[in-house]
Amino acid sequence: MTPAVSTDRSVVHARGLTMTYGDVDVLHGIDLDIHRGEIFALLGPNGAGKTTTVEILEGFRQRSAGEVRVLGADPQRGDDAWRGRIGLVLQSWRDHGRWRVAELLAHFATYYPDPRDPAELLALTGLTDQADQQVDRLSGGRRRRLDVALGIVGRPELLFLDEPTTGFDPEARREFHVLVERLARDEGVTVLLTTHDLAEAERLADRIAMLVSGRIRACGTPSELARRAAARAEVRWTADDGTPRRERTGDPSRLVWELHRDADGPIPGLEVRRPTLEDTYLHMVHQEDDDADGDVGGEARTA
Ligand SMILES: Nc1ncnc2c1ncn2[C@@H]1O[C@H](COP(=O)(O)OP(=O)(O)OP(=O)(O)O)[C@@H](O)[C@H]1O
Repeated sequence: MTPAVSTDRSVVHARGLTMTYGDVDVLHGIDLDIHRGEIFALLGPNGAGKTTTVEILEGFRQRSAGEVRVLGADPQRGDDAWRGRIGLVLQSWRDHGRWRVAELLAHFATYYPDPRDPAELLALTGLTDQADQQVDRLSGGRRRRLDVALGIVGRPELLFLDEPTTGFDPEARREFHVLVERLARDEGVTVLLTTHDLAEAERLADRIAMLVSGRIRACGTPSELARRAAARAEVRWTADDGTPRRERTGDPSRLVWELHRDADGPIPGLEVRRPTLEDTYLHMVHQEDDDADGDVGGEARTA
């Protein structure tokens, strides 16, 4: 198959993506558009269908129905040239524990027509000092960075990161985020990240799709999602008799204006808490299985 070169800005395009395991529906017709150079997070709780989605996009799983194009080709028919344009962060070092870090990178580089220079990769992933270290002696965080180095050695246009920072300490996580941002901002790599870590999605992603029970319940930039949330602002204040009060409202300025109007002077303890991304997420995760309720741009189509 000749790889179709995708000239449009859509790197991932899915319509009505459906997956059924036996008689269990796991993905219920997902629509997705991921654009060139963006960091896109698929966020959802355990069992939401994130890995299933990603494995279908990577060409490792056959979908039950729907239309999917990744870099212009159907992943089920992706050939070696197409695979070479995709970076997968696999835990391949497990089979190469005795290799030295630089040696392993140099070895994987031989699989690609235009690989990155292993020394440059070591610097990019912060592993220069570990170049001569045996792979199975690396810490968990450094191993994961090596996974990323192996994932990008072939200069992929699209990088899949499936829950990449599970088990990282805060510093390793921050360094990893800087690395992913650098790949996207400086090198134009498109990144599809799956995570159930809200802070990670908020910190890294240009856009987030919230996948819950096999449906995309909301999609947008982190601030759009927080703003357009069905979750409402919370106004807190202390009443005249000294009791703390709180009220949820879609129109907090009106409530504050009313409180001022009714008060003799300043309102003690006044606080307005805007809905956060976490409010939206928890709302999506906990709401009843009702498509219409609180669906915020439920198809991940547009920026
Ligand atoms: N091979 C399979 N056969 C049957 N059911 C499967 C298979 N793989 C996954 N599932 C089911 O599909 C659903 C979605 O799983 P998936 O691994 O895609 O979710 P996830 O969002 O990646 O979850 P997690 O965050 O826990 O990794 C789950 O209910 C899971 O049990």
